[in-house]
Amino acid sequence: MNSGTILVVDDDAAIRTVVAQSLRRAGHIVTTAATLAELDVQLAIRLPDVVISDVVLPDGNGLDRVARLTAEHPALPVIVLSAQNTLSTAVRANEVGAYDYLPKPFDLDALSRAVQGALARRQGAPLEAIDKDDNTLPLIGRSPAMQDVYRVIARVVSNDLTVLISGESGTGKELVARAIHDLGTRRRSPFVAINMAAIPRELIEAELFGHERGAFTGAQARSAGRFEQAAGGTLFLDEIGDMPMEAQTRLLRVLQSGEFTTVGGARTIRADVRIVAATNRDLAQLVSGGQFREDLFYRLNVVPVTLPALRARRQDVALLARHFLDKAAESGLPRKQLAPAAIVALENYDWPGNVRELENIMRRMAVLSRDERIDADEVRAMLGAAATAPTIFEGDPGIEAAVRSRIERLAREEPAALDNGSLYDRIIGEVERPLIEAMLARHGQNQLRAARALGINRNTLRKRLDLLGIDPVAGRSTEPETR
Ligand SMILES: Nc1ncnc2c1ncn2[C@@H]1O[C@H](COP(=O)(O)OP(=O)(O)OP(=O)(O)O)[C@@H](O)[C@H]1O
Repeated sequence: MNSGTILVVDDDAAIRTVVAQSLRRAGHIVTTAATLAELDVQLAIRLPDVVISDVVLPDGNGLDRVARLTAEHPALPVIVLSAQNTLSTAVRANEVGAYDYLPKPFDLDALSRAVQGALARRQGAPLEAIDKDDNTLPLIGRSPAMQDVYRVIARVVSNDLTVLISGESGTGKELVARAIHDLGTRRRSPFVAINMAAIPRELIEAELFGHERGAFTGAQARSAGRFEQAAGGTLFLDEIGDMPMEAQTRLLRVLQSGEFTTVGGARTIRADVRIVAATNRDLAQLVSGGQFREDLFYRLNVVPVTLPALRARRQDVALLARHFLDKAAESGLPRKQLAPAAIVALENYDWPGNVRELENIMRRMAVLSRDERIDADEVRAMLGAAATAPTIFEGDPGIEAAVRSRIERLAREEPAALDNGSLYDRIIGEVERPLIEAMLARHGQNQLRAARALGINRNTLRKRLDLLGIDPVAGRSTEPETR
């Protein structure tokens, strides 16, 4: 007898339990959903072998969803259950491409036979369709730790509960926040992110709540804050542990009252946003150290989600690595495979930068590895280099490729430049210029903000602007570049 993964959708808990128990006894892996929203979450996590769905569900008509499901996944068999027992339901089930239709009450043997037939059809179906579907999942990973994360996501997509995501840098916190938004009821409205660590402290409140014209020096026009921009959607407060105390007090008041006023304004605006916050710091510890308001912590920590470090879910490394190689190939880089020993080497590494580091390394391997198949030695060499590489450009093939090709060009056109002892200053100078220009542009030519973002002090930035001949107002070089 075939066994497979079965997703049972019914709002009646008793039916879910009975059907799930009987299918599990027959050796199948069963997941359940009580609503269409939960069905969507389960499908995003993993496409099952068979779906069994009721017709009347609290948030919509199951047959309409089945129509879309069979259109999107023609190889996925769907068995429809219905208590309506009308001919038209049976006919409609057939029209929407259901594999079988069972009127309620049904007997479990009939269901079991239908599942067997469905699995036999599924297993005869071409596998490309299934693999392709898997690639569209927003979050990769099947480890028990990630299953816990998926369960929490499934619990929060049909409500507006505030979610606090914790985890080391690069573990996927923003991806989870986006998944909650994209799968939830607010998906048609904006997802707006704001990173507390990237904004100067004195500007955080104006960024969040907006400001009126003349509210402070430089406020030349009214500006909508992130709360207003995210209206109807989700506001993602990233690095919430870095929020200054005064802003915390204001945020708490907004969360309590559901309203806010702009900086320098008298108008009250309703805050229609779902809040998802994230932190890579231990908020409870910040609370005990007096750096984070306890009452705000409890307001945010309604549904906690903890993303495990990658080294705590090594069984996901292979899946993620292949996913990133596929992504690199889709973006035009050479398509690469991993030798089994290379996967072991990846699994044995500690990944201090978590999934982001793995993504960077795989992109780099796609560019640099000579053969179509990446072997363990190449991985070890790359990981050794990664451990000592400066983090800012780590794994960015754009910059790496640009520097290499610059050196090759100098070697061709100006070979003396490679030997005259000034190469370091010259290349660093060339990298520094676009870096500074880009950061000035990103921060509206505001030198203070650009300097903070770069992690240098403002005077140092001024000196570099002088030295590199960058016009501090326009942010562009005053002299034509010598390239
Ligand atoms: N489970 C996953 N599946 C696929 N991609 C992932 C997964 N987790 C993380 N990534 C990818 O890794 C990178 C880092 O993820 P993300 O920005 O969400 O991490 P983060 O925890 O918010 O990091 P930080 O704290 O530094 O802001 C992104 O490119 C993201 O798409």
